[in-house]
Amino acid sequence: MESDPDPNQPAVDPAVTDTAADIATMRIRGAATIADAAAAALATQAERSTATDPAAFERNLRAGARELYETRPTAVSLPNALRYVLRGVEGETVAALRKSTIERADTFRTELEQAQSTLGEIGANRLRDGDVVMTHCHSTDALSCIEAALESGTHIEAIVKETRPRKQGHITARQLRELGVPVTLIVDNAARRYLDEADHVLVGADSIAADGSVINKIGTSGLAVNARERGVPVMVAAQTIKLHPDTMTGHTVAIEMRDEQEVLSLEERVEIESPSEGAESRSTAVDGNDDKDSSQSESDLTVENPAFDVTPPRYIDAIVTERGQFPPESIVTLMRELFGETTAEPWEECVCSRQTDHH
Ligand SMILES: O=C(COP(=O)(O)O)[C@H](O)[C@H](O)COP(=O)(O)O
Repeated sequence: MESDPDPNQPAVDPAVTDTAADIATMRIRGAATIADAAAAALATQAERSTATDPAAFERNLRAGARELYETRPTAVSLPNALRYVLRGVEGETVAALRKSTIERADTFRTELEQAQSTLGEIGANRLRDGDVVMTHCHSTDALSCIEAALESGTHIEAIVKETRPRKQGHITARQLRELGVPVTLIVDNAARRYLDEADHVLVGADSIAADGSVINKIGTSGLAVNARERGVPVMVAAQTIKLHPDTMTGHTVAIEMRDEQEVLSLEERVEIESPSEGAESRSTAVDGNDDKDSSQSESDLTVENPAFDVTPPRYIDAIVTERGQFPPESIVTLMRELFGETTAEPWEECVCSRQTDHH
C-alpha cells in the first residue's frame, strides 16, 4: 500500500493544479465547461490521492476543491459543481470514498451534458424559421438552443459580437459556421446598429441571482438595454447550475477583474504614457525591466478590465433552463426548490463537515 508522505499536508495532484491554472488563464473557459473540468479534476484527485486513511483522503479532496474554487470568482457553476461532487462522497474506507467521488463526478458530468441538451430543445422552441439571432461572447448553453433549432429543420442566421477584449465571439463564429449557420461578425460597438436586423438576442450566463439578474460577459447589460429600446427580445440560456444560491440570502455576485494587459499591452501603455521615448523604452517595457515596472505602478493611467456585468431582470424576456423557461422574476422559486437554503462553501459540505465534527 502506498504511504501518505505527510497526512497533515494535503497533497493536491499536479493534474488538479494544471486544471486550476487552465481555468485561471482561460484555456478552460465558459461556465459549463469550467464546471465540467472541475468535476473531472476532483475525480482525478480522488483517483490519484496517496492518502492511506479516510481523514487524509478527505483533506486531499478538500484541498483540491479549494484550489479549483479560487481560480475565477464569477461563474457559480464552479462552486456548484464542487458542492455537488463533495456532497456525494461517502464511505468508511479510502477505497469507498475514492469510488463514490469518481462516480459522483461522472454523474455530474453526464447530467450537465443532458441538462444542456434538454435546455437546447426548450430554447429552440422560441426560434422560428428564418430568425436572426445576435450573440455575445461564447456560450455552450446558447449554442445548444441554436443547434436544436437547426436539428429540427429551422433555418437560423447569426450576428456575432466580437466580444472584446478576449474575442470569444470568434469561437462562436467558428462553431456556428461548423453548424452551417450564416454568420455576420461585428465589433461590439456595432451592436445597436445591427439590432435592427435581429429577431433575438441570445446569451448565456455565468450566474443568475435570486432577483433574476443575469451575470454574464461584460457588455451583456448594454446589449440588453439596447435590445429593449429596439424591441428585440433577450433570451438567456442557462442551466440550473448557473443559479447562485448565496444570492437568496442577500449576497452579491463577485465580478472578476482581470489583468489590464488583456486590454492594454505593456507596449501600448508606453505608447500612451511616453510616446516621445520611442522604441528603446518600448523594448525595456516589453522585456519587463524593473525600473519600468515601478514607474508603471506609479502611473496615473489606470486600466480597468471587469470580465462580467449585471443585467437587471427588466431587460430580460426569458431565462431558459433544462427545467423550462422562466420569466426572470420567478427564478427564485426554482432556486429554493433546487438549493434549499444552502450557503456553505463547497469544501465545508459533506465529508468536510464530518471531518470537522471529528476533530
Ligand atoms: O460569459 C461567458 C464566458 O465568459 P469567459 O469567456 O470569461 O469564461 C459565457 O457567456 C458564460 O460563461 C456561459 O457559457 P456556457 O453557456 O458555455 O456555460
